[in-house]
Amino acid sequence: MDINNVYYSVLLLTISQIVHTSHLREICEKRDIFFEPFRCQLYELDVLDEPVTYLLYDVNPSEGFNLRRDVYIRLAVFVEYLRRQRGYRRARLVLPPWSNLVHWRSHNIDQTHLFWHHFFDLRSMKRYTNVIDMDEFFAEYERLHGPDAGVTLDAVYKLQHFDNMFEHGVFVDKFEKHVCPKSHGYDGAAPLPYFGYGNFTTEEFACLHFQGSAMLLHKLLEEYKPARAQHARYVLVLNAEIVLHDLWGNVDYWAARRSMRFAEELVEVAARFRAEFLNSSDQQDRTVRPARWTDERPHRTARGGDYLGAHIRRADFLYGRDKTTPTIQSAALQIRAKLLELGLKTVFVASDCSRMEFYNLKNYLKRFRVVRFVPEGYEQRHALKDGGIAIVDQIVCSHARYFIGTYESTFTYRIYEEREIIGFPKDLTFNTFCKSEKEMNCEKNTVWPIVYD
Ligand SMILES: C[C@@H]1O[C@H](OP(=O)(O)OP(=O)(O)OC[C@H]2O[C@@H](n3cnc4c(=O)[nH]c(N)nc43)[C@H](O)[C@@H]2O)[C@@H](O)[C@H](O)[C@@H]1O
Repeated sequence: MDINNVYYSVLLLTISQIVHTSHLREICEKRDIFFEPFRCQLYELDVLDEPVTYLLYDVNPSEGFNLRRDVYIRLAVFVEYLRRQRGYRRARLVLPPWSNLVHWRSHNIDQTHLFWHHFFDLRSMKRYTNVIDMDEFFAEYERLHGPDAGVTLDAVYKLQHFDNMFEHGVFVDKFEKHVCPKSHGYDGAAPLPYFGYGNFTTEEFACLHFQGSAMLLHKLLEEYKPARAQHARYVLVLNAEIVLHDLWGNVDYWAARRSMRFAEELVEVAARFRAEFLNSSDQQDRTVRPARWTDERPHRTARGGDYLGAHIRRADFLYGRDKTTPTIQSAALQIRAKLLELGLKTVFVASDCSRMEFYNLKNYLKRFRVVRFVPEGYEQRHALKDGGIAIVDQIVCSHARYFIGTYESTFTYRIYEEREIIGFPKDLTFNTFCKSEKEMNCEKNTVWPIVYD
């Protein structure tokens, strides 16, 4: 055998071992070891050889903002896992814009195609994994394919539950293609009706029965991998709410969740409101957070402002969940009892209630201050949008001394989580309104405490 061939084989073998050390990515990102330059350069070259996988997704249109945030976490944790797998180390998650959600009722303002950076601190989210807003995606697509090119996806997978999720009494992770029902089909003639842009088309549109966690998407991507090598692969998963968490409430969940900090402008609006109407500030309330979520450490020393925070979910909950949703009078009596017990005089109310319901609530709580966030005028409402107003409500509830929320509302769950991150004692957070003030032992929301590495 030619000595050069032996030399090259040994070199390649050595390189591949160096490059595939399991924690090399972390090492190279931190750049904190002395042999880093050589190994990391090889690693980067090896990664650059892989295609960029753009994972786009969307959620059933009827789902609300906070359920969508939960779906995001499932996919962010998945993409972070995927980026450690060979062939996917350049995977990126593309965030679906927010457009006219069913719960957004301000029809006199434009609420279409709102990017995530309108509501969230994207820089903070990117410290968890590689996520990009849709405008960034368009810019990248244009860079790769030239201007004016419509977006051609490689595949769209529309997910649907299996009819029988428990075959022989067991739930196993699986997926299978099936013929798309007429209402779901896509004949390829017109642009795809997703995201409302009119410039998306696809090479393939498949309907899939799917059950299992986000990790099953890795198998799906592998099984339907294109035969020919590509520089970039574009995959859209529809009805991504069907994909389950791998492990809900574990360290990965909380890391992704902590990275989802709100946009600075919204935090400022909430801070001004707290200062002006609730005499509340982070220093005083012991709710100061490190500038980066990655520097957060476990503690339960937050005190919160001198007010009680209440999330009272109304609207569709009055119909769909009438057995667990209290009347306004009963909610008021439960708030009153707690205010007296805690010696507080003020309640901040976050709610999707009508003006009349709020008026009634105030009347039932005459001896107390009942405060609610209302934008200063049309301009501020226009800038914040309904989603921003809801976030200000959540931030203010997250800084209250004590919080009570609505049974089985993801809006409430996200406030619980925010308070866990801020560091409140659990008993000041995980509280739920009962259907009636006379019920002491009604069913409560589950307690999912924060966990750190
Ligand atoms: C019954 C189910 O309920 C699920 O809702 P649930 O988990 O409470 O929570 P979300 O998924 O956030 O949907 C409820 C939406 O209603 C508005 N909303 C609710 N409470 C408040 C509040 O206190 N303040 C403000 N400003 N807005 C509020 C807001 O737009 C919010 O995103 C939905 O996701 C499902 O689609 C379905 O409707």
